[in-house]
Amino acid sequence: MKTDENADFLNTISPYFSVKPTKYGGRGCFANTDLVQGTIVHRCSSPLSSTITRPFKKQVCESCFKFSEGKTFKFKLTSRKNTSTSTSPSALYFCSQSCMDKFIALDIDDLYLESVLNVERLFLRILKDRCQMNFKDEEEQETEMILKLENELKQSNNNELFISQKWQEVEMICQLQLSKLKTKQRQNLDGFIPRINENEYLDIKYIIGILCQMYKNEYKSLSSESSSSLELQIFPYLQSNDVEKIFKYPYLLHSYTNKIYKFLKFSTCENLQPYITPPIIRSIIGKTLTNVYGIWSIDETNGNEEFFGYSLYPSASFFNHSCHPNVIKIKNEGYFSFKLLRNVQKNEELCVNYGVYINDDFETRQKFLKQWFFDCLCQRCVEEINVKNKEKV
Ligand SMILES: C[S@@+](CC[C@H](N)C(=O)[O-])C[C@H]1O[C@@H](n2cnc3c(N)ncnc32)[C@H](O)[C@@H]1O
Repeated sequence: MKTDENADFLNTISPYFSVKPTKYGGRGCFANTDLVQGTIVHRCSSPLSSTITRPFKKQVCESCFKFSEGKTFKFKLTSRKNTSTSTSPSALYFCSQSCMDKFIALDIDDLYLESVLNVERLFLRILKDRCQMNFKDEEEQETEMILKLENELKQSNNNELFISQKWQEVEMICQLQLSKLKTKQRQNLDGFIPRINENEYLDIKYIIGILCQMYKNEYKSLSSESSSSLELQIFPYLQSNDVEKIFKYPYLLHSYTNKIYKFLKFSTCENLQPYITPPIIRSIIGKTLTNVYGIWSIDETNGNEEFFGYSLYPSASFFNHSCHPNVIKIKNEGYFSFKLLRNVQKNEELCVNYGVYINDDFETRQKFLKQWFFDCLCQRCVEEINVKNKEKV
C-alpha cells in the first residue's frame, strides 16, 4: 500500500468528507461540515473492475449488474476474432443496448472483451477435460503440494518473507518454462495453463479488468489523452490483507501463485504481459478481500441472497463499518450512491454497514466481521465493550 503522504487527491473524492486517520487504525471518511439527513455524500459510476460468476453470466448485466430474474439477456458481445475452434462461442451479456454500448466505449480495442472471453474459452476446456479424463494423480499431487506449503508456512518465522519468496519462485518457474520454448511454440501456450476452479476463474476475470485499466491509463498518457481516472489513481492506496488471508487459508498461496498467476502469465495477450509481475498481481489480490463490494440479488419474498460476483470502486473503499451506521449504500442501475441516514456533525465519521444484522448481539456481530480480519471498534461496539468490562469488575 502506498502511504497517504502527498495523497491530497484522496480529499477530492467528495466535497462532503475528507479521508483521515481514525482512532482505531487505518483511514476513514470524516464529514467536512454539518450535513443533513438524505445528503448523497458520494456517488461512483463505473467500477475499476468487476466479475460475474459463471452460473449467472447470462442473467446479470456485465455493465449495470441488473438481474434478469432467470431469463437470458438478449444483448451479447462475442469475440470479433475468428473463433473457428468453437461452435458456440462464449459471450458477455447485457440488459440493454445502452449498457452494451457503455461497455464497448469503456474498452480499448476490445482488449478487455477478448481477454475475458479467452479466460472463458480456456475454462470451458478445463471443465470439459475434467468430465472426460481422470485427473486423480494430478489432484493428489496438488493436495500434497498444498499440505507441504501449509507446513512450511507454519514453520516459517517470517510469513511476509515466505510469501514473497513463493511469488518470486513462481515467476522464475514461468520464465524458465518460457525460455525453453522456441518462438513458434510461444504462440500457443494452452498446454501450460493450470486447471483452475470456479473461484479462480472469478478472480482471474477481475484481475484482468484491473490490468486492462492499467494498460488503458498508460496508452492514454502516451497518446496525451486525459490522465488516469480517479479510481485508478486511488487504487495503490487501498489497504491490503494478503498476509492475514494467506495465514488463515494457506491453500490460497498455492491458488494465487501456481494457479492464478500461471494462468495469467500463459494466457493473456502481449499488451497485458508487462503488468503480470508478482508485485502487481499480489497487490491486486491482496486488496480484493477487504475492499470489493459483493454483487448480490435479494429475493424480497424470503430474504434469500444469491451471490453474483463482486466489483471494486476504490473511491468508496474508505468507508469503515459501523454497527450503528449513518450512511447507507444504495445500488442504482450501474452506480452506487452513499446517502446519509441521519444528520451528521462536522468531523463525525461516516460509516456504512458491511452486512451485519443490526439486531444481533455483540458476539454475533464481531464473529461476522472477523471474515474481514478485524475486531469492530465502532462507537456502539466500544460502548458495549465498556459496559461488559464494568460488569466484570
Ligand atoms: C474497506 S476498508 C475501509 C478503509 C480502511 N480503514 C483503510 O484505511 O483503508 C475495510 C477495513 O477497514 C478496517 N475497518 C473498517 N471498519 C472498522 C471498524 N468498525 N473497526 C475496526 N476496523 C475497521 C478493517 O481493517 C477493514 O478490513
